[in-house]
Formats: sequence, C-alpha cells, structure tokens
Amino acid sequence: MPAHRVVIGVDSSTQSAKAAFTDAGTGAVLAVGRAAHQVGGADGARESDPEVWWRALREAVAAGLKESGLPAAAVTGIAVAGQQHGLVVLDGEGRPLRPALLWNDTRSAPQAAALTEALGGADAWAARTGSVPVASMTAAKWQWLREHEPHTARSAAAVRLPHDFLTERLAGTPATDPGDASGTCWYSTADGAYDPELLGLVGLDPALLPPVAATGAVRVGSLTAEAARELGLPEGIAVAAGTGDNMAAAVGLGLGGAGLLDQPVLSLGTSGTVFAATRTRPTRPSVAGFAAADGTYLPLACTLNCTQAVDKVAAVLGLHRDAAQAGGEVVLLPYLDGERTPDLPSASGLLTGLRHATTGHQILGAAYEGATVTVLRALDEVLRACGLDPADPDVAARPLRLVGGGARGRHWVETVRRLSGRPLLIPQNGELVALGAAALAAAAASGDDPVALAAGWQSGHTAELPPVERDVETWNRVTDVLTRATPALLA
Ligand SMILES: Nc1ncnc2c1ncn2[C@@H]1O[C@H](COP(=O)(O)OP(=O)(O)O)[C@@H](O)[C@H]1O
Ligand SMILES: O=C(CO)[C@@H](O)[C@H](O)COP(=O)(O)O
Repeated sequence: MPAHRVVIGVDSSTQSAKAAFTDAGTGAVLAVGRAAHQVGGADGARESDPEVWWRALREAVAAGLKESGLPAAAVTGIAVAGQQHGLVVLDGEGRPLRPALLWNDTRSAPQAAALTEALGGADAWAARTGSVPVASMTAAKWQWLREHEPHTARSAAAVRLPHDFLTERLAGTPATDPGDASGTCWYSTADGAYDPELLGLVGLDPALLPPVAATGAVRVGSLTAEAARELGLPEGIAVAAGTGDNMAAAVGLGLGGAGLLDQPVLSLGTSGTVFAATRTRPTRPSVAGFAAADGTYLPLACTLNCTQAVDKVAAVLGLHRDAAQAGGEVVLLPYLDGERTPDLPSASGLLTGLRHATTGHQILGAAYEGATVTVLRALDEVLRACGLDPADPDVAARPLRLVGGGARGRHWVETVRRLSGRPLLIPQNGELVALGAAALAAAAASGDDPVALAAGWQSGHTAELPPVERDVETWNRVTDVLTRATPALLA
C-alpha cells in the first residue's frame, strides 16, 4: 500500500498548466509540475489550441510525478480548474474545430452589447444569470462565431468550456459544474440550470452542452484506459467535476459555506480579479455574479490587464519587473488588451503626466498602480453584492487575501498594500487554484465537503501583513485620469 493517498489538482490557466500532487489527508503539496500554454492573436483576438492545453496537462502531470518520486499507484483522484469563459467547439470525435476563443478576446464586444439589448438591458441579465454579457462571456463568443464563422458554428457537435474539455478527456464523459457554467451567460444562477430561453436566444442546441454536475464533491467519472496510458496514471481513479479557476482558488482558500464567507480576495494573474464567497445570490449588474463550486456564490470583478500587462511595460522599458518605483505624477492605465472592468473593450494603454524628471522606474511603478487601482475600484461593488456595506468599519478593515502569480512579486505586494490600506494575507502556498482543484479531487473520492477539507488543510494559512496608510493621493490621481479619459477610451 502506498504511504500517501495522493490527488492531483490541475490549474489550466491562460499562461500555463500546473499539476499539484497533494496529500489528500494533510493537503501537503508534494510536487508541482508545470508546462506552458501558447496564446495567439492580435487586434483583440486571443486564442489557444485546446490540444495544447491537453498536451500541457500531460506534461505537467509527468513532471509532477517525476519530481514527487511517488509511484503512480499512489494517485487516487484528479480534478481540473480552468481559465473561465473560453469557447471550445468540438467535432463528433471530440476534436477542436478551431482554436478556443479565450476570456480576454474582445472581438465579441459588439455581440455582447447586442445580447444585453435583446433581453431588455443589464438588470434583466443580472437577475437571471447573475451576470451581464460582456465580451468575455461565452454566449458573446458563441454569437461572434455564428456571425463570423457560421459554418464552424453549424458543424459543432459539442460546445465546452476549457475545464470541461479537459475533464472529458480524462473521464470520457461530458460534464461541467455550476461555477464555470455560471460564466457562460446561458446558465441561470436563479434556477441552477441552463436557461432554455437564453439558449434559444443564441440558437444553441442544449444537446451540444455537457450536463451540469451537482455542487460540491462530485465524481463525474473514472480515468479512462486511454487517458491513463497517456498520463501514466492508474486507470479508474476518481475524476471530479472540477470548476473555473477563480472558484477553485476560493475552495483552496477555504472560502465557502463550510468555511469563511464574505472575505475579499484579490488574484493577480493575467487577469486581475476581486471576489468573495457569499450566501447571497448576486444580481448587481456591476459585478459578475458567479456560482461558487460548493453551492454558495462568487460575486467577482475581472480586469483584462494585470501581471502580463505590467511585465510588458517592464520589457518595453528594459527594466526588471521589481525595478519599479512609486512617486511622480505619471499615470499609466495599462489597458493593452482593451478592458473589461470598466467595460472598455477597444481601449488601449494610456500614459499621462510625463515630466522631464520622470524616470522609467516611475513609469513602471505607474503601470503597477494603474493595474491595481483598476481592479481594486471594483472591490466595493463585490462587497455590496455580498450584502455588506463597504463603509462599515468592520468591512473596511477586513484583510485582503492575495493570490495568483503576482502575489509572489515584491512590488505587487507593496502596491496593493499601499493602495488598499487593508491588511494582507498572502498564503504560503502559491498555487491556490491547483490546491482548490486538489480539494475537489479529494472530496470526490471521499464524499467530504471540498471547502471543509481545504479549510482543514489550512492551505490559505499565512501570517498577516498589517495595513499601511492608504495612498489616497495616488488613488485619486489614477481614478481622476480614468474618469476623464473614459470617453476617449470608449471610442
Ligand atoms: N516573482 C514574481 N514577481 C512578480 N510577478 C510574478 C512573479 N512570478 C510570477 N509572476 C507573474 O505571475 C503571472 C502568472 O500568474 P498566474 O496566476 O499563473 O497567471 P495565469 O493564471 O493568468 O496563467 C505572470 O504574468 C508573472 O508576471
Ligand atoms: O475571466 C476571468 C474571470 O471571469 C479570468 O479570471 C479567467 O478565469 C482567466 O484567469 P487567469 O488565467 O488570469 O487566472
């Protein structure tokens, strides 16, 4: 009998796949295998080949298995958490008909606007699905495909989200979960099911979609013989339903019904996201009102430009990402990919306030500030969606949990601390999405509640960084530029 009962949590995110080999009893991460993804496209297009995700998942699992030194027989379950919203269209054999349209592909902005209009406006959508169609939402991408590549849309035998595609490759059976389904805009968070009228509105046959698994600890199948051979893992181990990456991060942090509720999180990755797990079903058009993986809800706001945009500014300036400096009058809105929050899909980056004395280090510092203010501006709306008053001193003092690749960055931490004025909690384990997926896998095998299990693992555990005085001057300078530039950025 192997000494460890090991589960694999996979984070298949925009830039890479990470496979966390996790002790199902203690939550100890024994090894993390990694493999890169490729994202292509220009002028608003962002696409990835789902076969590359599958290859990266296999490589990440192989690397993790090698690093852990464990026998493959120790592995008892696997779950995938994926980048949200992407549109994957498959033929009858489960092969992609074209590259996936990613969450940060803004070409679908006109289709999103038309959909919003078709249902009578933003409030109607939020009441029904929790969210309003913006370019990121899967329904807008499907409409784009129908308009621009009607032959491909007509040929589709199956429509999947990124994590569904990978889960199906593992288990050989179609499945999605309520969390990721709630990012499509054709799933009703009010009914907890696909919305037939909305599917009618976008001309999508429900038979093309995977069944939505129940919330919580759901085993959707077993690793097929073919997947077992490709991955070098035992056939028949538990495959969990998995979820979207932000929902999995919440599980990894122990946030949800069996854990902590109404506690804010900031994730710094390709996207910047702010979210909290709550019992109140969100219906405010200003935030995306997702379902969480455990039956609670996950009001969330997401920006398109976070770590990657700042890294790009550093590269253009020829500076290391840590060589940033605060100070100076310069403001940089790093909207290199357009923006989603606020909804400015055709925006580009904006630099203003340059003086003779301005240094490249300050320009880089301003990129961090622009990205941070943009995402933190949405935090109060997320808290309101939880039924909280952001001005309540108890709410205003709640610590911010910082996750995602950027949480490892010295200047990110300094900037978030200064601009939020909140205490920060930075979990020692950097791979919260993969850990959340591991908790889903362990729960699927044991029948436990995934949030209770992750809370017991104490994956989100960390020392608290005390708050520093909030830098209101910089905050006001950035928000003032954003407000005044918005008409131009909308064009
Ligand atoms: N030590 C670090 N300092 C600052 N940023 C970092 C560091 N390590 C990783 N990153 C940032 O993390 C990002 C990747 O984070 P991740 O959460 O894995 O992204 P995604 O989920 O979008 O693929 C990279 O864009 C990189 O800029
Ligand atoms: O679109 C959203 C959330 O609504 C993004 O958060 C994606 O889920 C991509 O996440 P990362 O790859 O940046 O982690």
